[in-house]
Amino acid sequence: MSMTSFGADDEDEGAYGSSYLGNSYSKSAGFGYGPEVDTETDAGGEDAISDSKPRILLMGLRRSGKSSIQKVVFHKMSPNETLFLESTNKINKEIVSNSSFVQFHIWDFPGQIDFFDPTFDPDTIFGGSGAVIFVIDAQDDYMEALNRLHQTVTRAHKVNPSIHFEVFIHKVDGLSDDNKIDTQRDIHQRANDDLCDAG
Ligand SMILES: Nc1nc2c(ncn2[C@@H]2O[C@H](COP(=O)(O)OP(=O)(O)OP(=O)(O)O)[C@@H](O)[C@H]2O)c(=O)[nH]1
Repeated sequence: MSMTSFGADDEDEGAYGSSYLGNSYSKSAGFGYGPEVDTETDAGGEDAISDSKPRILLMGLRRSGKSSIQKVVFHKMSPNETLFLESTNKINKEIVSNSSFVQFHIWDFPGQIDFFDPTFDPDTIFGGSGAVIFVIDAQDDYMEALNRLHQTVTRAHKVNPSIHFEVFIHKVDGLSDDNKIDTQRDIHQRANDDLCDAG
């Protein structure tokens, strides 16, 4: 399993100012812009899209900004418009197809997803996925998010030891420059400590 991090990228400031601190997609997952096919479905089971393209899972607490990231990056939505996004209540599955070389599935999860719900099928969801992108709202008290990150990593790694994890520290537009660095360090430290303690 891998968890990587790097500093803020201030190039695309958008309406939130610089809103990300943190971690990018795993290089091996591929990443690009282009036409998308909406395939919104309600579960990760039989209706899973089955082909050989890599799959990325977008996870994190409610309102952390998962759908906003997806809409701004892949649908060219203006960051202002994300204010009006409704909460996601079922897995939203899309194909991102930039070229014949850069194609992948991205599944946006509802924030309130319950790993212990019998309808949640970890084997299907984590088993066939290349990476989990976990989004943390830096303007919120992130202890709950860190707990959820820990659960997600533990659960996913058990099913699929080769899955990659990337953590996006999001909504840093509300933090001062010093606070951004401190927050990133603190989240990184706590997440690593939790995972080391768990073995
Ligand atoms: N300040 C700030 N707000 C943001 C940013 N990104 C998203 N938001 C706001 O955060 C709120 C929640 O965004 P969503 O994208 O719906 O969050 P989500 O994680 O998909 O939420 P669920 O579907 O409930 O799990 C919206 O009001 C967004 O406008 C950001 O970078 N900065």
